[in-house]
Amino acid sequence: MKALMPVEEALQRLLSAAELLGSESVALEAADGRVLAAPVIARRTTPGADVSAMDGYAVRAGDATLDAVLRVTGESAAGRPFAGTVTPGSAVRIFTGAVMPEGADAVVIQEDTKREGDAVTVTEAATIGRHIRRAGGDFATGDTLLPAGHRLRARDLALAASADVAELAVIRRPRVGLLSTGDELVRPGAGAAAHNVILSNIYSVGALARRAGAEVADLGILPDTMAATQEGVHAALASGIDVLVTTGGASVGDHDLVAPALTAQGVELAVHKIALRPGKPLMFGRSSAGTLVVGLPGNPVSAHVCALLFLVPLLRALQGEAVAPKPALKAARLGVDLKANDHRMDFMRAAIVGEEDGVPVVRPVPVQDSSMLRVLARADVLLVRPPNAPAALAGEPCQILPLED
Ligand SMILES: Nc1nc2c(c(=O)[nH]1)N[C@H]1C(S)=C(S)[C@@H](COP(=O)(O)OP(=O)(O)OC[C@H]3O[C@@H](n4cnc5c(N)ncnc54)[C@H](O)[C@@H]3O)O[C@H]1N2
Ligand code: MOO
Repeated sequence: MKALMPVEEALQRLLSAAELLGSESVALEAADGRVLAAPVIARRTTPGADVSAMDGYAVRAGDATLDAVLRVTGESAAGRPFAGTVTPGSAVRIFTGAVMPEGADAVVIQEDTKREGDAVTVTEAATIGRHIRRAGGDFATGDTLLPAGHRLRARDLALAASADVAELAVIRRPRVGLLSTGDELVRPGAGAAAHNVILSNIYSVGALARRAGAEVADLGILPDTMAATQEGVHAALASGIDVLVTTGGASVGDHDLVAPALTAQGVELAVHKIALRPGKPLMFGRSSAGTLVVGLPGNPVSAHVCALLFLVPLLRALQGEAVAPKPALKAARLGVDLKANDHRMDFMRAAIVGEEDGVPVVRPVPVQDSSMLRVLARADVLLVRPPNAPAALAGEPCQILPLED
């Protein structure tokens, strides 16, 4: 029997086929979760001037000694600076965010003063520079605030706004088409009979793809005939998508037509069957026009695990994010003895049963059937076993892959 391709090699092949997509400009409101095509450069210095960090009085520190009485000559509020100068013996009422007036070099907070008419008594001596935010203290015009390839988070949007950047250059969303195959498949709610299987894969795979920034189109369900599969693949490849994701029909049975249909439609398969459980029948290829094709196994757990391990990194790479060429595993400890593994890297559905030395203790759930979605939904993590891992004892270190939420 031909040796199956290792998971890392398959992932490497996917990532090296990922060419950066083009970019577009979007308003801040539409930029959440998008990946920057160019760095965000500050278009202003922030704060734009020295400003007060507190409500109180702008003073000359040399004058504002304990029990000094200063004359209040005006007010500086946020957006309405004081036009004059703080002269010796005087103070200016100031509020948080307001520009420091000329002549002042400290702020005394109002809790440390007593005010009577135009006179303010200092009850806690001022220190030079106290409670002043310096111009450019956060950033200055021309500073690079966020690099290209960065996926925008909520706080990044506020940062870009504060730097006077109203539109961002982001990589366009990858367009993903989902094509399901199988005579048995019926949509949820459409009256499935006992011999039917309800189409479920595209919901988890589609959600993962959307969360990775893609636009997702459901391209329908194909019956198990060579003609229909070829026709469906042909139409999908001509529809302007960047990534075609097929589900099902990937294995070796008489009705597993996806690989031959893809090949007949000019898709060159760089990956076909890998040393993975669940997910052995994974396919990856590229059409003559450059559309990438990910063939996921039909079993719903296998499809989900393969989407996590391959489709999500591929979509991230297409958007220019730095993607590690191996799954991002975390340290854990075994909560039970395990038998030796075979040649397939195993991603076992597992429960977190405790914590030891700051890492979770995990135990595989008893049923590892790759068709069972309730088992997947109940799992906390995937417990990862390398190919040919020897038997291991409870308490030994192991690795886990977090599930997406
Ligand atoms: N003789 C062998 N049989 C199988 C092998 C093998 O190596 N030799 N591999 C097994 C493995 S591993 C997997 S995984 C499955 C996957 O095979 P396919 O990708 O060809 O999937 P199908 O046969 O089309 O379907 C399998 C199963 O999943 C259901 N399915 C399919 N699509 C969907 C969907 N969109 N939503 C929900 N469920 C779906 C389908 O009804 C079947 O029950 O093959 C093993 N067999
Ligand atoms: O790889 Mo299949 O995904 O074991 O069930």
